[in-house]
Amino acid sequence: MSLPRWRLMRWLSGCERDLPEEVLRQLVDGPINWLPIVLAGIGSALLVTTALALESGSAVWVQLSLLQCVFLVWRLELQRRLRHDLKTKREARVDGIMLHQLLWAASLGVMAVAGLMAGGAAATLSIAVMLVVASLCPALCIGRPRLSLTLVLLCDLPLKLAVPFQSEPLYWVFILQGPVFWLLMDWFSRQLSAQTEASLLKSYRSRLEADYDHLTRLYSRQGFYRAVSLMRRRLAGRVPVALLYVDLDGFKDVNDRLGHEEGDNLLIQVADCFRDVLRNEDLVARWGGDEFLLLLPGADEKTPVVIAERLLRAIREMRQDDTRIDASIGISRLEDARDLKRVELEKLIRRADHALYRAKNEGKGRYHSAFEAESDNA
Ligand SMILES: Nc1nc2c(ncn2[C@@H]2O[C@H](COP(=O)(O)OP(=O)(O)OP(=O)(O)O)[C@@H](O)[C@H]2O)c(=O)[nH]1
Repeated sequence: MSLPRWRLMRWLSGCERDLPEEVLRQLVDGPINWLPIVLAGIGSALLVTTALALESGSAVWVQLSLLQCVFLVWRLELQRRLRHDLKTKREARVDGIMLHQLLWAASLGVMAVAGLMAGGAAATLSIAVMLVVASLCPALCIGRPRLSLTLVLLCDLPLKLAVPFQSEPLYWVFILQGPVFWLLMDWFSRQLSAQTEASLLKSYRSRLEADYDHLTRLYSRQGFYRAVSLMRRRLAGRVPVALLYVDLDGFKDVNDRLGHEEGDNLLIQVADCFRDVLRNEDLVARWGGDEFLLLLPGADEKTPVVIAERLLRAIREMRQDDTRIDASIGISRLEDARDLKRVELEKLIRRADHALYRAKNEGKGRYHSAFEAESDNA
């Protein structure tokens, strides 16, 4: 589910909070959007209003019952569009669903007022349904306390405003209970939200930690597999892809001569060099000590060779003092990146690894393409 775009919905969802977008998206995609819960709520209101319409024959209850039917059909249509958008665009907007939630909550407020005016069983049933929904708002809107309080107020405020017009002396209880109920619901919602936010942030950070190499901030193996899978699922059509398996030559010598710290600095420089040479959509991972994988989506047959030459030049320019550093590169290609499921990706990596082995055997400081019979010397 994507973040809301309308200003009001963004404010109600707290989108200005200093949280990663991934965490905000998880909070926006909370239980209040889950269809079975929504159907249970609308179903209860529909049942009560229909039963009261049949029993009393009153036009008010008939209209309120029809209104619930409209909310049911509207929500089912939103669900159909949501599924369609998720399938075709991999994204679905939440604004329409939020508008539905706000208006439905207001309809429960109106239903409770109608019940209060009618008295007897109508009051008991309609106020009970409204109060159950209002009490569930903090849990349903977990992570979105503003939305929760707004829904509580839309459900409950009309009833509280109607109470003073009743002749019962008990109305003071209603008037005093209102603010206490709203404040408690708001407090409950903020507590739940703070806990949820903290645990989502924690799992987000630990995943980030596992997905990136701590030294170079390139992808780790796990992060690379995850990023490739995400890329593959976002592809709309056929796109070729190239993989470059880069292994530094003589890196052990750098460590031995200049020390491990200088070796680390050199690895960081190599990572920066990849970032300079490659495009944003290319995926780069540190595969092992001085080994790197570079995945280039959209690369035609010539591109990986051009990139390999550029990389070899840039890495050679990094040589410091009399310490020689160079690299060997193995290249493999696949015609359709949509085929890059885990097994295919591993095959592609193996092919690039074999090509790298050839480049090393042929004297290092060069690239070799797995899709070409002849070795290419840079
Ligand atoms: N500084 C540093 N060194 C590392 C790190 N991880 C692995 N290494 C070292 O990197 C070296 C990699 O070994 P090799 O690939 O055999 O070394 P090489 O000299 O590049 O050998 P060739 O690839 O055959 O040219 C080993 O000496 C590891 O100890 C690291 O995070 N930092």
